[in-house]
Amino acid sequence: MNSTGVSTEAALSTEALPAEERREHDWLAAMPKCELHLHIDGSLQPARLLELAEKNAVAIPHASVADIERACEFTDLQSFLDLYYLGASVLRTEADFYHLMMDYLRMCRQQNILHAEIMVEPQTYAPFGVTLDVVMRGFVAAIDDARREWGQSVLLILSFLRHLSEDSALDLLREAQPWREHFVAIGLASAERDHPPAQFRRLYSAARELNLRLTAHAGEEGPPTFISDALDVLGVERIDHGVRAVEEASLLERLRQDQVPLTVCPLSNVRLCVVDTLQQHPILDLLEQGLCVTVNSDDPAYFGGYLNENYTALRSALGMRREQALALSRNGFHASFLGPDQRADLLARLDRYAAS
Ligand SMILES: Nc1ncnc2[nH]cnc12
Ligand SMILES: [Zn+2]
Repeated sequence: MNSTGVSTEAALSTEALPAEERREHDWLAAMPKCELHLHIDGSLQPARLLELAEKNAVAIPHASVADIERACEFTDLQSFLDLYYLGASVLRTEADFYHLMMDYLRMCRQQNILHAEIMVEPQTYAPFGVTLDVVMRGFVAAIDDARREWGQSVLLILSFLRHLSEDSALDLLREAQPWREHFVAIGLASAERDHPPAQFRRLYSAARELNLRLTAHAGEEGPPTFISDALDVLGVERIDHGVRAVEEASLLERLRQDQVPLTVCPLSNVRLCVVDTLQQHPILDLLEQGLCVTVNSDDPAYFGGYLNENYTALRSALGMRREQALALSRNGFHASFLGPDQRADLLARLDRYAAS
């Protein structure tokens, strides 16, 4: 059992549920979905992590899957990031990056995630001598295979680490130019406390010049002013997390008026103690107030579930109704960085599902 109150096994299986709940969970699982907030390193499953640590001779202080699962008792964002960066340190070769991406894309297929916008964080691997070319060759090969084999739709977000300097971010943005066509947007992640959006003003302005779309984590652990600064100083189009907006009525009203998408991650918020329990999560209240909220998994290997488990947990904890689930999924497609034709195509698939 984890701190969400949902064991990973139970979250992944509906067998123990009463028949009606099982039917609703199956309906949610089959619903066409979109994931906009997923750190690829956060999809590294413990078994794969251990296998890669051994293959690449990386010493880690965990000997078994159970050991890693025990380490997933987080008290805040930083306590999670310590394990997350340790996990990512075992990735070293092009094949490692291929398999990491392919494992997640297979999960997309299984969970009816028709479109995924995936954060890639090359600064994480650089201290181990892993080059951007190694990382990108592996990721792009997996995406090409998934697109060819089952038509998976994927866009990549070049995500920068805010605990590192803006100069280091600008260096990476320059280094990434040969891979420009593979990125739709930039993002900003890692430790939010003590790293306000304004520290990355030049980065966002350079990315805008390159016609990249803009998003950033804000209002996960940081205060509501980080959300308004991300909008006003960085010029982002959507906010990753943003749940601390509930503390500031005028900000909520602005987000509603301007229909700024929030990529909310319910299970993550419980695991990282952003909210105390899922029952207290504000996502459905925000939806009912007319905000453009979406459901996402953030780091599924560490937080007890992928996208379907986030949707079904909202059903179990908050009694989410079918029309609310459809509205959340629709918001996801609307808030995506897809072009209009592809977005319309995927929304039509969701509409057909709703009518079936
Ligand atoms: N929830 C999160 N917040 C900030 N940075 C992250 N990197 C991976 N997961 C994150
Ligand atoms: Zn995140």
